[in-house]
Amino acid sequence: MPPPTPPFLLPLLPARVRRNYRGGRQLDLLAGAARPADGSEPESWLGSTTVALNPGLPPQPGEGLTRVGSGAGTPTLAAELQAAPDFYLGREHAAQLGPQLGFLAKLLDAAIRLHIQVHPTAEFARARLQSPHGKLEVYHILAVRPDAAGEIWLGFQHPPTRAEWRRIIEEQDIAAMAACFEPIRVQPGETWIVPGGLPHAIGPGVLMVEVMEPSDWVVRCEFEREGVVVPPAGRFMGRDLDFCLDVFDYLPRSVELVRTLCRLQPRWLAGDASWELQELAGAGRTRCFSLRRLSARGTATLPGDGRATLVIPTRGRGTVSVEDETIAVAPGTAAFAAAAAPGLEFFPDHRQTGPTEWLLVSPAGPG
Ligand SMILES: O=P(O)(O)OC[C@H]1O[C@@H](O)[C@@H](O)[C@@H](O)[C@@H]1O
Repeated sequence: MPPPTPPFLLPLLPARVRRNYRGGRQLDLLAGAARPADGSEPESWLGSTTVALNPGLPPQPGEGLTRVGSGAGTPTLAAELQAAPDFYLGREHAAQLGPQLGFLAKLLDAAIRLHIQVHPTAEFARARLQSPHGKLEVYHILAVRPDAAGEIWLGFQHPPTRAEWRRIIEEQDIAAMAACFEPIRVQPGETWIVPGGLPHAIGPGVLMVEVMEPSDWVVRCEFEREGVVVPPAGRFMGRDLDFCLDVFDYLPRSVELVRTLCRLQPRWLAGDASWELQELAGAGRTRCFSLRRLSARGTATLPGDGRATLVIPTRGRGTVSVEDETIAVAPGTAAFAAAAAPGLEFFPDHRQTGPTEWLLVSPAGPG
């Protein structure tokens, strides 16, 4: 007998993850929690074969690994990919990257401004951290809490010298640290890219889908925010401050320049009278993944392109189908479609009145 074919579609059980900032009330709401509240798990890792690094916090083995919800238990997505890598990820991807997604996608719900941080570029990670991935990240803004301005800090508008930045970090001169930035307004529906090297901080009240290179490399230069202390082991990637000062890009970038460089403009890919597919972030900006947005007023059908797809519903309820497999998805959850899927069909729930919206994340493929 031939071996059974694995399912094309996997329903995902997102993993709540501890971080060094408070939030998560919106994630509780999406999950239907009885008492939604901000706390120490402000992120939900929707598509992750990456283990969360939380140095200094009590270890939780496998933290951050997305699980697959099915009748027969909840294996990790990583284990499912490992069992059929060519089927789920495509032969070339699996040969080059192994049974890894090649990206990490999460929901992030900040109740407070995050501490200022920076991620290495892929080049820096390869040369100095013996790691194939930096941590470029893309923010797709979903909502801003009513009492919040909806801001991020991104890049130095008033850059310090390297020596001054060292002093600011050593002395935790937060006023001087904050004075290096000007707030940048963000709106729901916008997509922003945060390249490695640019210091940044997400403002309070911002709910977003974040897609990034699959690593957790971060230099945390602000050690305490609203009573939440970044443990010493979580500050400098296991290196020293001198090493970490090399990660920062000290060029001055005005708010206008950051808007031009980092606010991504959607690009039309396909559509008809009732649906539209746009590219939000693609090969031109990251070698790891592509992020697309499907907006539909009814049913939409996309042909398979040989790449795996993480489906993240962001507006309305609906179902995703591949041939005779169908799974229901709603904001807060996600689904994974195999690279071998011949095509994906999206249906709105029959109670759905407005349009549905879905983010589609795929690995960029080997290269
Ligand atoms: O609370 P920590 O772990 O420092 O990170 C908080 C978060 O910061 C954001 O800017 C992103 O980089 C997230 O992916 C990260 O999880």
